[in-house]
Amino acid sequence: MTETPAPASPVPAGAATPGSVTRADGAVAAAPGLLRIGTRGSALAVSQTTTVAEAIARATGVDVVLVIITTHGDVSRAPLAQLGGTGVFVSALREALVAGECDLAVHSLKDLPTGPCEGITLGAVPVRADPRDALCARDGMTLATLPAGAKVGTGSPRRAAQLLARRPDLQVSDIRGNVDTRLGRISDDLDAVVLAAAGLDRIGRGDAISERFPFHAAPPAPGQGALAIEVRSTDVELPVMRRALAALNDPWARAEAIAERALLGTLEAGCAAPIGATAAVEGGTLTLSATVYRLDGSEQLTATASAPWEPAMPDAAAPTELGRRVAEELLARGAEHLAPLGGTR
Ligand SMILES: NCc1[nH]cc(CCC(=O)O)c1CC(=O)O
Repeated sequence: MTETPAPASPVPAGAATPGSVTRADGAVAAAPGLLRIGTRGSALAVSQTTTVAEAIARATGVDVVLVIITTHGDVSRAPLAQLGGTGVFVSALREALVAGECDLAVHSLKDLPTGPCEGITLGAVPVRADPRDALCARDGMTLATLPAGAKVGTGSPRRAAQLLARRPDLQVSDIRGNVDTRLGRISDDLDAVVLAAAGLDRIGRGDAISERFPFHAAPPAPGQGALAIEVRSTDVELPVMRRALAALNDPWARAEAIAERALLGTLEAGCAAPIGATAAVEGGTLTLSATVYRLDGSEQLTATASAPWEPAMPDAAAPTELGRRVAEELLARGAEHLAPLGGTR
């Protein structure tokens, strides 16, 4: 009898018995057969981390526990642009990881500062959710049907500039708070808010979306819709960690996110900079397009470039070089004169 080879599977084979997924109230000691996954405590963060934890438990058979870490970004109600820019949601999770209070940390990739972090490795970028921005308006209105002078809430200078570029008559006001708080403002004192579609989809509030903005009209924040799974650099080669990260990582999402982040890094821009970017792989080509806005939306600058890239034979440096190339073109064309790029890092 001849052996039939197992069919090739795009998904690594799961463990015979999935591990359990639980949520801890306080600190959890390291233990064999247990992975502790650090997360912010918001509904959105817990929902996306639970999905990651379930995938790890399936792929490895080990038990996974969610450890909730409170970050400065969760506690403060100051406008996002004044919170010290990039990293407000991230540092507490990274500190917990380095201190050994958890073994993996799950971040929204767009919240990560662009520079490397001592002792920490980007272990995986999972399959990306919808990267687009979403308009959530009263009475199901779209950007085209909002009345003249309508009030739209967003805490993001990029979203404000993009709204004003398309509808200069709108009154854009700064809002903060978690997704439910922001949605609560609709009909209360605002006609609409703009949020990431990914966040709404992840917490089951996709019903609140009246329009998903097209990429060309409102390119999202670099990395939007993607998650970043960080681990201690000393742990990446552990067999259980290798299996977990291989099961989680999506090479396409990773290449796109890295290109978008390299752009931001070269521009030395923070997460509050008015920059939209969108990268996509199609037929062996990675294309990155980015737009920098004047804060009032009255002017914008777009650059686009492509590079060969395939998941089967990834040129590891290609996404980074592409991001750098597009950023350099924007700088050469005067991006710094259009907007404060690094002001809120
Ligand atoms: N800056 C806040 C933030 N960071 C990540 C998300 C959710 C979307 C995502 O995962 O990219 C949001 C909310 C928003 O932009 O509406």
